[in-house]
Amino acid sequence: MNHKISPSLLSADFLNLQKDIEMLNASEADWLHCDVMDGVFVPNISFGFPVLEQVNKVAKKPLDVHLMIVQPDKFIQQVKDAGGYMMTVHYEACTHLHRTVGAIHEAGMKAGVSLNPHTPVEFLTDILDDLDLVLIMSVNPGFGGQKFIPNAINKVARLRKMIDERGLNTLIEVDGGVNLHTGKQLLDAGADVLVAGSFVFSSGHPSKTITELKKL
Ligand SMILES: O=C(CO)[C@@H](O)[C@H](O)COP(=O)(O)O
Ligand SMILES: [Fe+2]
Repeated sequence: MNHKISPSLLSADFLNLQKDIEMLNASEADWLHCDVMDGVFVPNISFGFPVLEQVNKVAKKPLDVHLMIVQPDKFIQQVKDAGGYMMTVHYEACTHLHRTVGAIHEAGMKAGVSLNPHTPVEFLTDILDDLDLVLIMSVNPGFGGQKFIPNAINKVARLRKMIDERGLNTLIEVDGGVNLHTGKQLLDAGADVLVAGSFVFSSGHPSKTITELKKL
């Protein structure tokens, strides 16, 4: 299997962020998943661009930036300046999604679109060809450590079919409640990238856990 693992910094030790990033640098992690929350789109606030800029000084892996904010189009240049590789916005937060995706590409980043658990993958029919990544939320966004919503597996399978039928290279990423069990089910359904926060950082041996996810 050739899937990617994107550990979520949301579950890292914020008092020792540099230590955790260095651990991730030395691990088999492919990307670093960075959850930006605004307390409006989601009922929680995490961290913003000043923190991302510091993360970027230490990180040796591409920053996979998941924006859980309203009006993400206002912050495209800030994400780029903070070292963003993949900029993922929520479908539910964008009125002019086509314009936003175009602006992300113009800024020199890969563009991803994330779907809340209630949003059907079929809503991406007319934008899919323009996307580098679709992020399927397998929990309601806002918090780490929540229970996996099994319908995400069905959504991955439906999206895999859409992508393959069109011969696209769009990656399918899944975020929320990922562990070895759910991760395996998601990969079998056609996922390309697994995000894992609490499963990695609460495991007692994060680097080894990343290797286990990578071996699935
Ligand atoms: O975007 C989010 C939460 O909204 C995530 O990226 C979480 O950080 C995933 O955490 P776990 O469910 O893996 O603990
Ligand atoms: Fe996330």
